[in-house]
Amino acid sequence: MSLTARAERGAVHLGTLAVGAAGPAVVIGGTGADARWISLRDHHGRLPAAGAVAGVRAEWAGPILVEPFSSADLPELAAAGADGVVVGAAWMQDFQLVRAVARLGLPVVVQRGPAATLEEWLAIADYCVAEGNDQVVLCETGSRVRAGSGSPGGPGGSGEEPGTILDLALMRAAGERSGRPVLASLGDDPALAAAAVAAGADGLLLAPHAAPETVAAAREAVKVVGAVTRREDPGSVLAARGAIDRVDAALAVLLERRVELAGTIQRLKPVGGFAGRDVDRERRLVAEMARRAPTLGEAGLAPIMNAVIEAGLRLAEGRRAARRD
Ligand SMILES: C=C(O[C@@H]1C=C(C(=O)O)C=C[C@H]1O)C(=O)O
Repeated sequence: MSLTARAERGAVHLGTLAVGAAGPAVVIGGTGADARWISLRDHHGRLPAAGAVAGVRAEWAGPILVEPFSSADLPELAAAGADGVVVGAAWMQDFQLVRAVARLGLPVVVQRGPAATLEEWLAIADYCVAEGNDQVVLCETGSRVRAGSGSPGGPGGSGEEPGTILDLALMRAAGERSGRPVLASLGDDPALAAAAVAAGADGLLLAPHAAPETVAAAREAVKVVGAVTRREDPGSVLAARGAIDRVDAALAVLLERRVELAGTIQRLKPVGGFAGRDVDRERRLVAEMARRAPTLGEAGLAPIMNAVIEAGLRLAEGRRAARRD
């Protein structure tokens, strides 16, 4: 599916947080994320739903999702102010539970069971629609693999126990086939955050108590990779500024890298700095860039790249002077 077609997909609103369509990719997980979630399954049903939601609500005003332990938790969830329900991977084919969850009317995040096929996974979304609930997000949590071959920090993967391998191709296919937002579940390990966003994830689901560093690393990947791979279509000044901030974050990463590389060249060239300026090379790189930036074109790019190149040369000369002192 092309980027344009993706932009036509519908977003699902988890409280105030829009997931999918033409918005930014989101992070759901621990402190610092765009949304928090609680797994009552992790507590084996011993944690009352209402108290769990109230506990997070006391410190977090944003969206809260809850993974119920059983259908007994459901009546409390809506009343407690949950913004969405997670159908855990282990529960995916409990059709009664799925139906009951869908009937709550809250958005539903359907995790793929570890052995479920794409068809079986998408069928669960259809169950929700059949109950009158179209607010469905699909979440890839990984397939079970034999001992030792899973992702160590990934969901359920210890590296020794049977682990899980995140199937990003399946996640992407689920998004394309259904037109629904898709999430990738990364547990406590942000290593695949960039890959997941590049593969089309509309968001990342981290462990409910993911470390702040994990959340920060996932947010950074979402921002920088999303700026390059997602075409956003903001509808307000605030949203457009958010999108520009993400592009600027990616630009900053690349400018920093470029200035280092240009500095390396100054040390390697026989004549470095402004004295070794190569106008032909500069013209050629601007022409090459214009192929990817046709709106700016060579005329628009030339002064920008001149400023970038001169900033690099000034820095390189400053460093060379400092080395001589
Ligand atoms: C980096 C070089 O030195 C200078 C800086 C350039 C740049 O920043 O891209 C390009 C050409 C030169 O004027 C180079 O020769 O490639």
